Amino acid sequence: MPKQIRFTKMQGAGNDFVVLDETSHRHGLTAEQYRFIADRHFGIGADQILTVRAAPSPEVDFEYLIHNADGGEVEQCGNGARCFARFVHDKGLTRKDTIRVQTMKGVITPQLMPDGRVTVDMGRPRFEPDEIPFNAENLHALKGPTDARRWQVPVDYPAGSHGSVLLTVVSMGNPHAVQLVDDVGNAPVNELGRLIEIHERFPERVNAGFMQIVSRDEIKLRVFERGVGETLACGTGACAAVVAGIHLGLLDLRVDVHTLGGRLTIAWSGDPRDSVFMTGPATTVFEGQIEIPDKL
Ligand SMILES: N[C@@H](CCC[C@H](N)C(=O)O)C(=O)O
Repeated sequence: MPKQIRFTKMQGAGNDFVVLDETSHRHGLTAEQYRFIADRHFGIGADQILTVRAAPSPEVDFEYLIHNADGGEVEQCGNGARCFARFVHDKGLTRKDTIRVQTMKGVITPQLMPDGRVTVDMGRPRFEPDEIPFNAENLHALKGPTDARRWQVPVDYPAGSHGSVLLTVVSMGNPHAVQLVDDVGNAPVNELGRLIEIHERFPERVNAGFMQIVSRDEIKLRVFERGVGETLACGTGACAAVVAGIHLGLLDLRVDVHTLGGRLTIAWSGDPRDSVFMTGPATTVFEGQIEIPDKL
């Protein structure tokens, strides 16, 4: 039987979400059904689908699941975390302003701020290659990483030309590969992002960030997201880019990130044992009900 599902459409800096409440009842959706919901022509349309569940343990307040537009479940979503916090608060599911949330890769802590923005303790960044799994057999394809955190990755362009890009790899729970560009407005985000996302060096695929340094406390960023394509903003991508920039000595410890959909502020001490903090907007757009076919 087709399912009737109530949903809330939200966005954070233009990264848009369908939020589903499974605190009292599970919808049991398949990957195809998530893909249908995210479809901008046949479904509701979203970059990600966020599912809110009751706390799996007394240490946290909720559980948070994330599915990309391609239907795949992923570990983390920063802009989604802010929308998640706004959702559980506005729906009266909690009265707390600081909320502990279990995700696939650890606990994050969003906090609703008096100005309406949300600050999220995103946990610590990780640089170790084993955080971003790669297949040792692929190593022959490398010119050799300059260190464990920077990988020179060869790329074969569809037009037949060859090149390589220098990527700083950072995990925020989910994998990111960040490169520096001079002019992000003219960067080949779609062409190159698509190749990096599925590059053999990243068997789990990767989010590809393109960062233009404007000053020590300001960057412009575009991200080709794994499982989606280019989005108007990527919260974990912003965290990863700033961590990469601080690690490379190019950025101060608090940075405004200008995305296509708005501004995020990222703060990190520079110590890999410390959390990254992300602040940005979280907005409800509309609510509704959708019929989800059984067979797609
Ligand atoms: N939009 C997100 C990231 C969502 C997941 C990502 N596409 C992945 O596959 O890891 C964000 O705001 O962080």
